[in-house]
Amino acid sequence: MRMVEVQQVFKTFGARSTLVRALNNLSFKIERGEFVGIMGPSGAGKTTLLNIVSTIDKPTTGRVYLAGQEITQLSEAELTILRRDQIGFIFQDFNLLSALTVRENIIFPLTLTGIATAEIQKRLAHFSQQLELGDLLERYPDELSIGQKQRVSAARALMSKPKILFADEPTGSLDSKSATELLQYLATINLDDETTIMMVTHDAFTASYCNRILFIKDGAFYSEVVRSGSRQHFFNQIIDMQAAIGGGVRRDRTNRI
Ligand SMILES: Nc1ncnc2c1ncn2[C@@H]1O[C@H](COP(=O)(O)OP(=O)(O)OP(=O)(O)O)[C@@H](O)[C@H]1O
Repeated sequence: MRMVEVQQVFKTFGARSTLVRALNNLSFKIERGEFVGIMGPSGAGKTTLLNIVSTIDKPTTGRVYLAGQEITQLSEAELTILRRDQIGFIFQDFNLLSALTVRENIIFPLTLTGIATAEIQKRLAHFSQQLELGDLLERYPDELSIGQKQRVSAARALMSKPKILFADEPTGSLDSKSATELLQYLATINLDDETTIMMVTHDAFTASYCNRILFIKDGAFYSEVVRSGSRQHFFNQIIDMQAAIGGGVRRDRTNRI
């Protein structure tokens, strides 16, 4: 089943002298169960693309299908249902509510959906175990490390059992141990639950956990790399493509994984 289809999408910001063409005739597809990275130089349009596919923003022209629905044609009410039932987000700044405990932060979005309390508790137990949050449930966000906050953010995103998970630089503020742990959780969820993941990253190490990387440049498709062998080999291919694409790609922490 096709989870994402982007057809000839253009996105412009501003007008006349301030006009920026952030996406310039971009087309691609993502099948169910893929773990896809979006990479490219600074300003290439990665976040703009993620915002459009995840229904946060709209394209100027072009079509975007998500789980079979053409999202550019949906009303605000229909989009709300789509977001609630099909989509999970992991934000770089976590978006945790400081007045709520970890437990409350994780279950809060589901309490608005009418899902039975027993089912919510079952999911909470599952994801807090999978993301190792069991001892942290009664703490407040201010009492957590950055890596712990990111895991809470991931658990909250997964509670609705989204068909697709969107992540923008999810490891951006994590140390390498926390980043590795989060990526291993994402890879597990991708495999076990067949959750499709679309993740924007600058980092080749982070990207090496994906199955496929779409490279974009100047808002247009540039190239893709598909994992076929070891993660080290995939990582090397990603580094090579970053070198080829040029133009403001951040340096990676290391050239080994
Ligand atoms: N709201 C906006 N108004 C005007 N221009 C914008 C807006 N959002 C993005 N842009 C411009 O669109 C282009 C693409 O931006 P975008 O944030 O998508 O790039 P990116 O690939 O995510 O960059 P980075 O890797 O630096 O985060 C850039 O030239 C940016 O300045």
